[in-house]
Amino acid sequence: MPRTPEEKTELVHGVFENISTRYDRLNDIISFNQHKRWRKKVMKRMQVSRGAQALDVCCGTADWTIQLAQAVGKSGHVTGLDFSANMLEVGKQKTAAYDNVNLVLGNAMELPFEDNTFDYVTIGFGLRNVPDYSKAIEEMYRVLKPGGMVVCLETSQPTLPGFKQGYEAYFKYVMPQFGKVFAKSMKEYSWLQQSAFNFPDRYALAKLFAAAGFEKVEFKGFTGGVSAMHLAYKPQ
Ligand SMILES: C[S@@+](CC[C@H](N)C(=O)[O-])C[C@H]1O[C@@H](n2cnc3c(N)ncnc32)[C@H](O)[C@@H]1O
Repeated sequence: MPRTPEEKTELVHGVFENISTRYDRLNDIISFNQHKRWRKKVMKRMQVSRGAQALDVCCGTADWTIQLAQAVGKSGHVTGLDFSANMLEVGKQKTAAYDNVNLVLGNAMELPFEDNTFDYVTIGFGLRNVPDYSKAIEEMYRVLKPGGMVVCLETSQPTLPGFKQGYEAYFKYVMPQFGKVFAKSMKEYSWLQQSAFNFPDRYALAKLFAAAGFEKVEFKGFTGGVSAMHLAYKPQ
């Protein structure tokens, strides 16, 4: 595990710079394609308004950015932000046909936007990668308009009896086998494992959102709690 915030930033940045062209495929394999189902459920719950302004923090290869762009329509706009130029490059190819998207290089810990700018701010599988979860949540709060919605989709701690052991065994025994198939990706697998194990459970994460000032914090676990959505509002 990285020992300082700087070490974590450097490690994470390197992982995503290296994995960018393989990220989408690995994501499908690692999650047994479940991530697509989770994303759809989250979008359904969000009921994004047409014409809205959205920000997708840690957008990576822009999967969630694209879903948001479709939801806000031509009269709306989505900004995707990520600190990996290589991940953004893949995202730029995928969003080339979207006039209502722009992707910017930037740090989730210090968002390059004015206060009260967006109607929606999302972060998908990004929060566990930043060196200070609370600081990133505070930044999302700052750039949201009053009444705006924040949504986080992230790995979580499984809650179903027996599932936790299975999940740990999956990481310990099954994932390394995938890693052998994709030999170049061992470092990335190992980071996924470490960051997922160390991430707060859904109750603890809900407290972090509330502590940043968000209200009506709700959460929902998916696939036995392997991942979870947190949704909350900035007070009017
Ligand atoms: C697991 S990927 C998720 C990508 C995308 N949101 C998705 O749902 O597939 C995590 C992304 O977070 C980005 N990231 C990690 N730390 C960051 C930071 N401090 N600032 C901006 N982006 C960051 C990485 O470069 C990577 O693209």
